Formats: sequence, C-alpha cells, structure tokens
Amino acid sequence: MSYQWPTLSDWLEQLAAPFYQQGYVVLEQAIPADLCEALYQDVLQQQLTAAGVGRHGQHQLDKQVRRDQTCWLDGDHPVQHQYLQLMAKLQQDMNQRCFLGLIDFEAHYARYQQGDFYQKHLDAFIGRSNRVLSTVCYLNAVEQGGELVLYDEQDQLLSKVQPKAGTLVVFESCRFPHEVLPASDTRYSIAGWFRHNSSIQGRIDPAV
Ligand SMILES: O=C(O)CCC(=O)C(=O)O
Ligand SMILES: [Fe+2]
Repeated sequence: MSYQWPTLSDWLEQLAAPFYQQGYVVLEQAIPADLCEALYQDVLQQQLTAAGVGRHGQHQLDKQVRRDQTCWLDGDHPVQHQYLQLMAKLQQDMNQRCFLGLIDFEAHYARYQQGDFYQKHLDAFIGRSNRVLSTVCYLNAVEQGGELVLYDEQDQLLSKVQPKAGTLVVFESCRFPHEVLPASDTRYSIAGWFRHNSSIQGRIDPAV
C-alpha cells in the first residue's frame, strides 16, 4: 500500500469540511501510508486483552455486546506517539473551526477476529460522558465482514464502511449509533475519543 499524503492544511480541510456539514466524515488515505504500516506492525506485537463495557469500577466483560480485544496507546512509544501527535493537530483544528473545547484524546488498538463484533451503541450520552468526537482509523484492509455501520439520530443507515488501511472515520460521539458487523478477516484499528473538560458528578470520565 502506498499513496501520497496531502499537506497538513489540505488534510485538515478534507476532514473538517464534511464534518462541519454532517457531523461525521469518512476519509480514505487519511494517515500517511508509512505511519499506517508502522502502526500495523506495532499492533501485531501488542498484548491485546478482551475489551469491556463501562469504566470506573463498572468495567464489565460483556461478550454479548462486544468481542474485540484492545490495548491502550501510550505516548512514550515512538510510533504511537506519532499517531497521537497527528490527532493533536486534528484536535487543535477542530477547536479552532468548530469551538469544541477538546482537551484530551485517548485511544486504543483493537483487534476483531473471525466472528467478533460490537453491537449497535453510542460512544457517549449527553451529560454522562466527556467524549465528544469518536475516531476510528483502520490499519489493514479486509476482504469481507467487520464493516462499521453508522446510523443517524432516527436510526436510518448513514454509511457502511469497509475497513481499509489508512481510512479514518470521525463522528460526534453522542449523535451517531454505530456497530461493527461480525468480522471474517482479522481486522485491526485504532479507536480514539476526543474529550472536553466538564466534570460530571465530580468525575472526569464516568461510564458510558
Ligand atoms: O472499529 C470500529 O469500526 C468501531 C469501534 C467502536 O465503535 C468502538 O470502539 O466504540
Ligand atoms: Fe463505538
């Protein structure tokens, strides 16, 4: 896989323009091809563990809801740091253009193996989470299965995304229900969330 990555300002424009119009964007070839390849090699080395639902003591392993395996990104690791730096640029730009007040970004690698899925859900509920924008970046191409399906607020199908290395999806966390259909081929991605700074009942990031 190789492609020419645009200038930073073109990149930001390609993401921001559709996002501003519709609250979500699906952009192919959205991270540099060599970075994508390095992240893919990196995730293959990681110890991934079964993902849970909820946080802060309410963390549950719920295999009815999701079956992926995850590992949080760590800014001390050079390749992961590069990805986080790129997302920091996006954060800055989103704050300037859309006044979102994002202060922070958290992200994890995820692996969906054959049969793994994530049922339809929202990443945040108004007043119950600091997650503002959800991001998913795909690290490998899959022939079939594992599509991300995005719905609108009326539960109408908006977009079905076939994972492809370098594709980035960004959407408003509390607005778009979405699901991951059962994977056939093993599928690697980075799911991340930009957050803002309101504490809710004294906690910075309660369960979603
Ligand atoms: O991997 C995807 O396409 C979406 C994952 C997701 O919805 C999540 O981790 O919350
Ligand atoms: Fe999600």
